[in-house]
Amino acid sequence: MAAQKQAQTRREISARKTGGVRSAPSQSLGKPAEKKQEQKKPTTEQAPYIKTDEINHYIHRISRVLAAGYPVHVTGRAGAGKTALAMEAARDRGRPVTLITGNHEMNNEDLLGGITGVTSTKLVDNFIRQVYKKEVNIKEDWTPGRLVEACEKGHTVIYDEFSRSTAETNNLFLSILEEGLVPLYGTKQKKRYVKVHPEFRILFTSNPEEYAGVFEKQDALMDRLVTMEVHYTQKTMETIVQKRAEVRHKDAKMIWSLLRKIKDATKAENGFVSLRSALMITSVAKKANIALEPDNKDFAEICTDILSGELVRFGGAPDFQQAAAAVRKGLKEVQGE
Ligand SMILES: Nc1ncnc2c1ncn2[C@@H]1O[C@H](COP(=O)(O)OP(=O)(O)OP(=O)(O)O)[C@@H](O)[C@H]1O
Repeated sequence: MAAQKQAQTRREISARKTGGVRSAPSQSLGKPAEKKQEQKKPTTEQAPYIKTDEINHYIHRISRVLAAGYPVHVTGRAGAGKTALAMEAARDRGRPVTLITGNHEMNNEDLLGGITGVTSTKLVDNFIRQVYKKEVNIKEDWTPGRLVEACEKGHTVIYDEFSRSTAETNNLFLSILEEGLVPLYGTKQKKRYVKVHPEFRILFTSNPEEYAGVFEKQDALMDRLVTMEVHYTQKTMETIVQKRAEVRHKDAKMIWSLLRKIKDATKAENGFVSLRSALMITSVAKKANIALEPDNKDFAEICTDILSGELVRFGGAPDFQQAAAAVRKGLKEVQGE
């Protein structure tokens, strides 16, 4: 009877506690503020990716190097279209694509995985009411990082803005590229490394003109990459804006002319003339049903809103007031064209 009661009162409590011992590895591997967000979506899921002969040729050159097993480093100024191009070349391989965004806080745990919590199993024996025995078994829960999965399963990885990560973090890629192994150091795993799948490929992107947050790129890593610069011709830039925003060619031309005129007049850095700004202006105007006319008051306001901050950022104006004046001047100049 006593034994029966003992059996009845014996309880096993399993409790899964998350977020316990160490922080969960980032899902997006993005900047800290973005850590909980979904990974950056490929461009074609948000909007069509426009291909011209020039873009197809870039993709062809990148694919040729990747096919031979070498990593490609796509470089170019801000908003040149590096990430979108790398995404498209990666997708062309027909393998799953994993995007990693570099930042100075990213560490090996983000890439390799970490302890995301503990599972504890508690055995409570309260046969005698006041005296009870408790056994607790704690097992750490391991979540592998996305780089490990990508290497194991042969994904195409895009390591965007890799130069923003520390040299220490980027050292990991040396072993992947050189030895074909992902070292699991510091991860408390029994396995010491994971073998890289033969279909694994990696594309790096970076912006050489970046002013802040860029760490010295390591020569050892750079030695192993085939670096290609993205610098589209004016024709390609106009076609991207025209087709993606579905505007007239004349309108796309006017936007580029406006950006260039403002840049030349203010001596802003090259990054000011970017695809991103051109696409923003056309998309906002289109969405608001505003004619893309430089003498249209609302269109002028959109240009001022979008370009003033950029002009300050790229050193073309000391403050927003002077930047707005430079944008208005640029709009006047393109009116007659
Ligand atoms: N061929 C294309 N078709 C359609 N949109 C494009 C194309 N190329 C680039 N874009 C768009 O232009 C914008 C800038 O491109 P992207 O983000 O690739 O530039 P980037 O060089 O990586 O910029 P950054 O250095 O600032 O990260 C994005 O909105 C992207 O979707």
